[in-house]
Amino acid sequence: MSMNSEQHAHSDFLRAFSQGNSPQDDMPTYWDINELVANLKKLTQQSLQQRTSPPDFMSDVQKDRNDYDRDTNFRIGESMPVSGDNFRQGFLLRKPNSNSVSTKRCSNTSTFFAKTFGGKSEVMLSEIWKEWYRKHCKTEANQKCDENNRYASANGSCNNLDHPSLGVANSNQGRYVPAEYNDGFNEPRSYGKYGTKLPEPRVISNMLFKPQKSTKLSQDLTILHMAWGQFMIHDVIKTPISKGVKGSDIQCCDENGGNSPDCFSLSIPPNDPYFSNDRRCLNFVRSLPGKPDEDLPGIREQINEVTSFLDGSVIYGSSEEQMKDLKMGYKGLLATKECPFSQRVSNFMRKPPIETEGCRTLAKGPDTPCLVLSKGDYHDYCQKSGDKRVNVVPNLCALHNLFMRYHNRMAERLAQANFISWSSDQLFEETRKIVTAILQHVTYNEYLPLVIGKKNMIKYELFSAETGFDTVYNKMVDATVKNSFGAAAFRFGHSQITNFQSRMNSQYYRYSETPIEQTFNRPRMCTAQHGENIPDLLRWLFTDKSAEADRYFESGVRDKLFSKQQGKTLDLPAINIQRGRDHGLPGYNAFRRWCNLAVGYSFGRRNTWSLSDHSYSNTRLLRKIYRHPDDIDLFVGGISENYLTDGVVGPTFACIIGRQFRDIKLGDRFWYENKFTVTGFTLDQVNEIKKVKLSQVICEGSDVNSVQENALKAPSSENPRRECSDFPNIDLNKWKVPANGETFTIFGKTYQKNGGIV
Ligand code: HEM
Ligand SMILES: [Ca+2]
Repeated sequence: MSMNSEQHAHSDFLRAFSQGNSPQDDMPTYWDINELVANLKKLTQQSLQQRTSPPDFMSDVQKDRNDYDRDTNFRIGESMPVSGDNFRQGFLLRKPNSNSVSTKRCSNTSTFFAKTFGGKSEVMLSEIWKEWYRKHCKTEANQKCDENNRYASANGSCNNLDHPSLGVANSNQGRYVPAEYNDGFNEPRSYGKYGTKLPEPRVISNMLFKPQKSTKLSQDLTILHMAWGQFMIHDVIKTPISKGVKGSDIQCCDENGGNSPDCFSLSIPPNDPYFSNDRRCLNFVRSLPGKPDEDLPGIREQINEVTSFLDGSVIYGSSEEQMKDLKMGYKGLLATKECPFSQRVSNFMRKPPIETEGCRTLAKGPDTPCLVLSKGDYHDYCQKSGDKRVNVVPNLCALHNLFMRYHNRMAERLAQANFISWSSDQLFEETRKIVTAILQHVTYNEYLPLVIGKKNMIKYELFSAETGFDTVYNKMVDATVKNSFGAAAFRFGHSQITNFQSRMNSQYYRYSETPIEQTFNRPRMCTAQHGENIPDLLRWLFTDKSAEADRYFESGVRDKLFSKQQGKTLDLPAINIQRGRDHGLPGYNAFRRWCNLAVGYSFGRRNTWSLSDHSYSNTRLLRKIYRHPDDIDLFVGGISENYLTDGVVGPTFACIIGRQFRDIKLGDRFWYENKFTVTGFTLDQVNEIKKVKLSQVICEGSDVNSVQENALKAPSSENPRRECSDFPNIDLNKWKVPANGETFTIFGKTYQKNGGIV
């Protein structure tokens, strides 16, 4: 294929970019879009010419399926059933260690794919093949894993010892339901069941997402519930979007814009309630296509830049280089902002024993992500952390700083608890391991039950055991984050965002309130005064209530979402709809079917064919928007459902979220409850971790003096605010090498009383 110079520059950039990102891979991770499309077209044509009857491996699939026994462990990643779930037709299930692998089929993959590629039923077939191929054929021979490494790798590789690249940063996102692109493989989903164009996202947003009156607040959830959702989800998903020449941002609404194959901008309808009539276009750039999947080369996939495991990558980064860059380099600490001695925060402001911190805020990062940098203002700077989105809003900045400081305090206390002097790296790694365990514990036991409710927590086996170990690891489960989860279901949290970012002083007086649109990409509100604002932000987060997670989105994000072009603000929930189409997410009903929930066939009032989880008034609105229930975008259908009595989402999002968090837990060899000798904690240690609550992390990692026990729920008589001194701190003596006693083994090494390694 001939390319013009701009296209060459583009693909050079992508190739150069990819080299740093996928060291074990000699193929570029990111492909030039034009090249990709041309390849895909060729493939489709070939496949259409060569279409033949289904291949004979189907009989194997059927046989394997018949072998499946619900009560045993014969399961494969995505096809893993949960009680009550239907099996999607076409999934391959097989016994682990089955030897029925035909290497001949493995070597013959590309022609095979060509044959299976095409119409919908054949895509389904490819899905079966994809599972089969991944389990039987992929060798991943180049990857050498040390199963005795106590610590997880930075990029997630070798978590799964049989398939070392599962869940790794910069690999493709997975899917629960096969993609539905316009042309079957690349163009965004744009047409409905009757062949008419799907409605414009901004039109849908105006009809369904625009609040009628003032913000409806949650009954009992604090803004911290929203903020935790955002912070935690940045640990598991980040989707890169396509870039222009030399990595520049593509502007699809500019005069000459829109020609790029990566543009998929949104139209603004006439007489829009917010955007003036001279604006007709909202910028939208398509997500970067992933390396064509070896398993399924015909179909456009998206990338996840971060590790799919809930492994602290939001704090520590998703590659070795990034993690190295975030280390202070001594005493196991994370880097903080350098500052001259005179500007250091005086010691009385901090609780002992932090002696080694420089300033109390995160280290300085590159200037580029931040919008306004008042040059020369010492307190206004762009931070760096494990996740590049740290500067997006102050509520996020507060949690990033909290966890950096929590890590540093713990590293110091861990050093003090031990008479064996650990190296800085060992201290860093063990602290990272404990902090990650706490991140998992808080998310699964405090945060998630409030999202999907108790019944779903039990159904998907998400609660931790109350005490002790619970070895849930299953190497057949693939933790990889799925497209429907990242591009739709978990974006429910955008509805919890309020219009203001605030601060409260130690008397819980709200002394500052800033419209959220003035805080986007402006870290100053958080970084000012060497981070003295951070406890004030935290107090606001665990005191004020979040917005209700309903179908309404505040103007701060629905009309005024940041944009690098000043004044050209965006609509976040409308972007969510467009992102789903960009990623080829099938419609709402396809996911209802997959979740074994009733499928809606009409927009009628309550009857067996109507939308069974929508109020009639929401159904009527959907009827005005869509021609058929099959056309409903997943984000729209999910966010407008009646929510569960003890959760903040409806049944469809609860199903996708429950299933995804199950994959993340069961598919993680380093899950904190696993009883594994070298990679796991001791019984005493696990029990210590299980005592930790988010409120305690806040007490330990900031200058806040009192907080209610459940910080995600507003203070009340059942959840009263208590002094931090009342909260037990994690007892790091459980990490102490005993001072007297015989030899003992810890972290896979045997020690003796005098501290030497035997
Ligand atoms: C002030 C708070 C927040 C802001 C300003 C914000 C903004 C954004 C933006 C601009 C995107 C990219 C949209 C796109 O181009 O597709 C995004 C993605 C996303 N957001 Fe938020 N968000 C916030 C809070 C939350 C919360 C509370 C949650 C969940 C509880 C959440 C979940 C997600 C998810 C899952 C994605 C997709 C990430 C990816 O694939 O890269 N966000 N958000
Ligand atoms: Ca991660």
